[in-house]
Formats: sequence, C-alpha cells, structure tokens
Amino acid sequence: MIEGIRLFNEQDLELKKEMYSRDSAKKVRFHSNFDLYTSKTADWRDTLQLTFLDSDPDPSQMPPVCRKSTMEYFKHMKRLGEALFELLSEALGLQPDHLNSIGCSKGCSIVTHYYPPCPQPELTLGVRKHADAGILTVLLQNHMSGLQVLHDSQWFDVHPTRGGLIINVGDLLQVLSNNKFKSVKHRVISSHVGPRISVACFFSGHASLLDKPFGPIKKLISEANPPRYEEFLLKEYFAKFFASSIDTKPPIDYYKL
Ligand SMILES: O=C(O)CCC(=O)C(=O)O
Ligand SMILES: [Fe+2]
Repeated sequence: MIEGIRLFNEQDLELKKEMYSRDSAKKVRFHSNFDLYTSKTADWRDTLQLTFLDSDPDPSQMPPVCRKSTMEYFKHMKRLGEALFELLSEALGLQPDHLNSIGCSKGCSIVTHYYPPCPQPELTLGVRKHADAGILTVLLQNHMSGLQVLHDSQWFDVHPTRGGLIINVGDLLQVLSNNKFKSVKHRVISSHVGPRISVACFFSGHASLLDKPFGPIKKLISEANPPRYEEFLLKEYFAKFFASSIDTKPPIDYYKL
C-alpha cells in the first residue's frame, strides 16, 4: 500500500495534475491541505483521498499505479473495521454487533499522505494539532517518524513499527460513547528527511446516516450518566468541519451539553 502511494506521488507531475481537485464531492482526488483557504497557515503534505461512504470503490476511478494495492487494502480495512467495532461495542457493555448495526463500519475514506523532505521544518508542520472528526481511524505509516500524540499536555512520538497499525478514537466515537472513549489529539511534525508516507482509513459511518439524528447511544444513557451531547445531523457536523480549519474549534464542541 505504502509503495503504491509513493509511486503515485513520485510520478510525473502531469499525471498527478489529472487527479487534482478541491471538490469534496469527488470520490477520488489529489490535493494539498483540505483547509488551504480557510486556515491561517499551510501544512507540508500532499494527499490522495479516496472516499467510499455509500459504495465500495470503483477500481476504474483509481490511479493505475496504486489501484491493485488500494483495492486489496480497502478489503482488509473493511474486515478490520468490523472486528474493531465488535470489540468496541463489547467494551461499552453493548451487544457485539451494536456499532456495526448502526453503520459505523459501513462508510470510510482512505486518506493517504505524502510528506516530502522539508527544507525549513521549523517553519511548518505536516499536520497541525487535531483530533480526527470521524468515528475511528486506522493508520498505517512508513518507517519515518513524525507522528506525535498529546497526553497530559505533552507531545509523545509514535515511532513506526513495521507492519503496525495505529487506532485512533475520533470525535464521533467520543459522542457515541458519551465520553467513555476519548478522541486523541495528534499532529505530524516536518523533517529535513523524507518522504514520510501514511495511510489513514477514516470510518465515519455510511452515507445514509448523514440525514439522521446522531448522538450518544441511548442504551448508555441513565440518570447517573446523562447525555453529554445534544443530537445533531451528521451532514451539518461535516459541513462545519469542512468550512473551518483543522486546528480550530472541533465541531463536536457546538453540541456539548
Ligand atoms: O500522517 C499521519 O500519521 C497522521 C495523519 C492524520 O492525522 C490525519 O490524516 O488525520
Ligand atoms: Fe488525524
């Protein structure tokens, strides 16, 4: 998977230009900084993004150089997502199929990042501090360090482990679990050396959830554990997310009770 993404990014500029788009309705697109025009600063990375919220990927839409590996990776992510949501359901004291049955593992985006070597890494970041806006993220990284997580106001390096995957709780899982699971703030620092390559699989729910009320799971709510968020529409939530920049007020903050 990582090799396919390296080949895509290191191919001729003209071929990459064909995929370039800032239109978020496009299922497969190449861009740099989704929040380039809404944030004060730019980050040092390029992104090839594949969004499958309502259907499985159509191989013909994918760049030929990483088509086979991405299709294969997607299949594994789907299976892994289902297994993770079973475990998370059990951890919440729910039936194992609960999170899968409400569509948590159904829609995902595979967002691949390429961080080129940076001549002045002290002036920028690869990705600014944020928590992922979706439900759950499965992250694969190449052998280059750079990812850091925030814990007790301190940044810790997440050193790459060959073949290892990082699982990040996103803001929407924090909402579903009524704060039992906490999303994790993280960032990527820039470096003179590179490229650093990562592949994030964001599970953010099936497209059919976009128009339905979303909030803490009712079975988790009691007098002793009142809801921490009001219900909201996922389509409004994502509209807020895409209209702001990655490091400003996270959209879940609008719905806190
Ligand atoms: O490149 C990474 O390791 C992290 C990327 C990331 O945080 C994101 O895409 O949300
Ligand atoms: Fe992230």
